Amino acid sequence: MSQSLTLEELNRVMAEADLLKSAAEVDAALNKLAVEITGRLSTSLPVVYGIMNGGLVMAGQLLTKLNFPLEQGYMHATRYRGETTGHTDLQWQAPPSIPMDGRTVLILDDIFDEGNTLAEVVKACHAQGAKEVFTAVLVNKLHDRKNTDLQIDFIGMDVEDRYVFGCGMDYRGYWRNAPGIYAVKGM
Ligand SMILES: O=P(O)(O)OC[C@H]1O[C@H](OP(=O)(O)OP(=O)(O)O)[C@H](O)[C@@H]1O
Ligand code: HPA
Repeated sequence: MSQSLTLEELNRVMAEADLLKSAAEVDAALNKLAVEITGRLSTSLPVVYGIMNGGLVMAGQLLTKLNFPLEQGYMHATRYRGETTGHTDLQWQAPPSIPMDGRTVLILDDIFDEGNTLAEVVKACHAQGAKEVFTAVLVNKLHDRKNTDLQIDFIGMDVEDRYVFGCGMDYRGYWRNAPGIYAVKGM
């Protein structure tokens, strides 16, 4: 468990952070994702899962831009557990909330970083009988440390190789609520 942070420390993290993507840029990326996803899945009656916690903001904002019939669910898998580096194993806090047997599945998450989380989630969806599984992320972090061959179907935008927060992504549990995407000073 990470050491608790004070209000002053958390406000300093934000004050010193670099803004990588403004709220307007995030909205434009979500619009682009919505067009691409609509083009591919609008007649598939998909079940769309947000991965908690990080995928909550992205899923909430994206879903209202998808103008076709879909079911919406959630699952909670975590690898980082409030820290800034990931554990190797994925911890399941909540299994998929809607059965996916024979369904087209779309997984929504905030970030594709080293890739373990989405690779495991996609594997779990196939194991639960999904007919086909698509993935969409708000951001893809650019580096050569991906631990999977998984190709993400829909990517909102790329970010540089730094520890980022905002739009669902946390800095040690905080600042998921920030409307843009920020990089922590020195990380
Ligand atoms: O590509 P990866 O290196 O696996 O990292 C990406 C995952 O890490 C974060 O989740 P985290 O485990 O921090 O849980 P959270 O959603 O509760 O923040 C994020 O929301 C992604 O699901
Ligand atoms: O850079 C990140 N920020 C927040 N959460 C994350 N999970 C994986 N990478 C990140």
